[in-house]
Amino acid sequence: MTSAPATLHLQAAEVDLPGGVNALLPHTDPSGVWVREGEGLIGLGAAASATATGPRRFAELAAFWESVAVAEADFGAESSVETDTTPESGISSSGAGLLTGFVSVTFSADSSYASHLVVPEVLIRHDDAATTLITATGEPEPLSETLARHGLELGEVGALPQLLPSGPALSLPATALKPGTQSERQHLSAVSAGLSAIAQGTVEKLVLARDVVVSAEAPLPLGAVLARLAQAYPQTWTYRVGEVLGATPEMLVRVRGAQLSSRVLAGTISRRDDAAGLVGDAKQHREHDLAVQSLLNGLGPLTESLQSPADPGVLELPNVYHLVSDVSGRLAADPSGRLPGPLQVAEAAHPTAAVCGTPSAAAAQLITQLEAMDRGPYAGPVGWLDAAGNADFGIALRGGLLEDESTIRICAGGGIVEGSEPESELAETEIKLTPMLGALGL
Ligand SMILES: C=C(O[C@H]1C=CC=C(C(=O)O)[C@@H]1O)C(=O)O
Repeated sequence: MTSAPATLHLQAAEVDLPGGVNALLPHTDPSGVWVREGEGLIGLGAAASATATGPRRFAELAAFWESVAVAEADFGAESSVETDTTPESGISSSGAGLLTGFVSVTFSADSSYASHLVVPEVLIRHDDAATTLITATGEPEPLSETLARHGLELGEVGALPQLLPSGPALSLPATALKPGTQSERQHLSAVSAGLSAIAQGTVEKLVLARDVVVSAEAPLPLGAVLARLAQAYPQTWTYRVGEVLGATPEMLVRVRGAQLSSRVLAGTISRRDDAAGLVGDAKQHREHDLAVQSLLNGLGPLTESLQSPADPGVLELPNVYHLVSDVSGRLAADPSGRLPGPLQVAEAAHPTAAVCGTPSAAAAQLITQLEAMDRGPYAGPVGWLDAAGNADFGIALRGGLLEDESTIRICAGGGIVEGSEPESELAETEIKLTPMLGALGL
């Protein structure tokens, strides 16, 4: 299902963003967010959008993205907006390449949730060098009118206009924790059943998740929730697209032209434990190696080179230590010189054994059977892409799914291999739920 005018009119301007993205977020109701260490993207409203379901959901969103046309681009007097792609922030800055969409794709092709692509009406792009405001509208209109629709205005102070919220920062209503699809006991049984499947040789690794529900006394101010996540977990990518929001430490694929990179995580202990225990644990390494291998297998056919480190490192987050491997490579062009599109790359990589298992098809079947819930966008690709061929797709972890405006279902899982113990797996999900619970005031 798509909703798009025949052509979009883009305007861009450099602005000053006092306080940065984290200060702006609580004043907004964003349609798309991708923020890390105070830099990134905030999208407001939708100038064009598409949803897709089923096994062709990646291809359908890619076809929609190809179809979005840009009529003209007005970059004002700010010539510095029209620079080349900056490889680090990776966000293209030239002409129609400014067109940016936020994407969330469901974990499973069978999900009853939709996958989404949203081109925001207002995009705020902030990095340490500059803040760029990009609007996309069906009809040309003054910038101030587009901004006013989303509670923003331009102040007149200083060399650059200041982008300011016109409304107050929203605060959290009271929230309460409720049971999810499975009780803790049922999750323990699911993990035991998974371990039996591993013992029988059906799978070598399986990732099993559970959910809990948080309900609020009033509609959740999502901008405020996201700002709390971004502040508490600055090393992760704080995201929101469609129903899903969270703060993920895992990068499925980052595309910068032909350059590709991924951050694979698998193998976890609590920050209360000693990181040496993680580094020296053969079981955690097996779990990790299978996740790296699945990514290499998925991306191999699309790349001309792909490297993973010989040994994983340790990523330190406020709640956990993870084993981490940063993979890098180059996409292979087809005979006509065309590179695979970012959604095609994400589809090839998804699902890795960090969120599904090995072998993938058998693990996916067991997940459906044992979790007894629809993962929706949890553990699926989430992020953004631009018309210059750049993209960041993280894996939607440490997040929740909006069930309605005051209810959110938070999911967390863990990988199991031979030797895993149900009680420690349950404890691991507990720790992985903490970022979202904390952001919701629990
Ligand atoms: C499945 C999740 O985490 C994955 C990512 C990092 C470490 C993981 C682990 O050690 O099991 C999981 O593979 C989750 O957070 O819900």
